Amino acid sequence: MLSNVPFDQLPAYKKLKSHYKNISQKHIKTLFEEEPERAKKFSIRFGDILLDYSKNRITSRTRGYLVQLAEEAGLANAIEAMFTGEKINATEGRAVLHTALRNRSNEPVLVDGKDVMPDVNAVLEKMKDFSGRIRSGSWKGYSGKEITDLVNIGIGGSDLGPVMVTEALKAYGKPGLNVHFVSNVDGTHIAETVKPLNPETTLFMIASKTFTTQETMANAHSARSWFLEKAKDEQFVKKHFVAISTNQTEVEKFGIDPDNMFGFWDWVGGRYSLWSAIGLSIACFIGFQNFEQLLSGAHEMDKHFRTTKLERNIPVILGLLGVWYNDFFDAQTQAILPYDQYMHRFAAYFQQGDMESNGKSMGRNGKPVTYQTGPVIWGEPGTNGQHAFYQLIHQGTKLIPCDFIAPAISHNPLGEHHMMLLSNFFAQTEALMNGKTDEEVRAELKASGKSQEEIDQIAPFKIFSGSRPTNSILVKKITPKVLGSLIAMYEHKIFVQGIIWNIYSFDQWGVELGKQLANKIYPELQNDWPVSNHDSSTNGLINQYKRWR
Ligand SMILES: O=P(O)(O)OC[C@H]1O[C@@H](O)[C@H](O)[C@@H](O)[C@@H]1O
Repeated sequence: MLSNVPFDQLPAYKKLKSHYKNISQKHIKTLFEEEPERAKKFSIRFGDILLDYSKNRITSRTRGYLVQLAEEAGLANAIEAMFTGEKINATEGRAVLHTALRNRSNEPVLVDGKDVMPDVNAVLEKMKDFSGRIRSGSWKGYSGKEITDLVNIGIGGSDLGPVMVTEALKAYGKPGLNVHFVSNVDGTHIAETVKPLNPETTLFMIASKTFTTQETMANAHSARSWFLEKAKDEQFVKKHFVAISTNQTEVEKFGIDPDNMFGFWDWVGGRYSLWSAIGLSIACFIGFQNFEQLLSGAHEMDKHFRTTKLERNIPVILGLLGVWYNDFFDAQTQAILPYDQYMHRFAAYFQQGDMESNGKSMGRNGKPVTYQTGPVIWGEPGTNGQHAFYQLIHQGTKLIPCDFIAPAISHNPLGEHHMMLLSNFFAQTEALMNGKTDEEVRAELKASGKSQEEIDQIAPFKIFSGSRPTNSILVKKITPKVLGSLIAMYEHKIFVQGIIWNIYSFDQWGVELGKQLANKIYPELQNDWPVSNHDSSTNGLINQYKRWR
């Protein structure tokens, strides 16, 4: 059982409130002057990952209070409850066991008294066999040709993970084997994706936990029609369509051979499912061995999270820092900024991971929370972001805690590119911390030959307050293993915050209302009669649409 005490009633909350008053006026630069060895004190090394969180508005005392907060929130028990298959997703009555999917130790994990590992391993074996056949060319299409193009049709958790990972690990992709992703119900997505493809060499993976998601089913049916236009014979569907789902009945109804179905279980949340059969496109693209490395990296992070004391525990520290800014500094967003072009979907992936998990306002005690919960997650790769939105991070009125992520070794060491990229990575966190004082600005302007009048006019605009908090996550190289650890690190960070905020992180009821209303409106669009049963805005918009279409 998870505890259910509102976070603002925990004793450490009050301590942090008054501690905040002392520390909030202190510049991070001053903290470094007072403690020149901060970097050592506030960094954690984990294999090929180094987290340096010293450029934050914290002291050892802050960390102590934050750790106390985690203890009082019952974090240690909650972690055990998750790993041991307790039904901590109480509103759906389910266990939360994405960690079992990557449990390389193979130690039993029980759900309702049954070890899930044999089933997990059986699906992994099936994925190994299938991905091997696709990659070797022994899986043939209906006309005897090898598969060259895989199209994953899914949305949300059945899309974002595979998209992000296949992009992040593109350097490991098999030449000649292309992966495509169709998610949007906008017909443009499927139409543009299949346009250059040949049905003889294309295989569709219909990925849906429920196999009832409107977008995915619409796209799957359109894919089937596109395929049959050329293939003609329904019998060929089984060579070109596989399903990834927990719902065998619906899979069979669609006409996919159960032999071509890759299962998973209700204890895998959609946004935590890339480790399951949902990762089939990943396994095909980077090869099963690399997929296993991805799992291993995540498993290493799981062990770290489960066994390391809280003040040396990477996801715990990241989670607590997020709480510190979210609830004491009133920061509303959190930026994730990878200095790695391959990681360009990483922030988008964790938009779902974080915002669907912790975008809740009802406490586990059934009462609305009286404090802020999940932040808005956003970000783009550096250095692109620097030339777009960093202005606001440096000089805007909002406090935006940022995670900077970069690999020391590039997969494309082209001339000096990587050194240039990394000089920006290092410079940005330094600049955000130090800022630029009035004095420094004036000295600079003077040196550039400006008159006193010009200096007085322009100086105020060139001042940077600094003291803007960042975490630096420097990794050796983005390998499948390192990526696995990074993803698991953020997953657990989200978990830590959900526990502290006393909310349920593993349901997503907030997605339902829009779906229900769309289902109600859909039949109203199938005729040309004006509607009058909604509010005047919705009626007006629907009727204008009917006049224009
Ligand atoms: O995999 P399914 O069942 O098609 O669901 C896709 C997505 O559907 C959304 O409605 C859910 O909010 C997501 O969590 C989920 O990942």
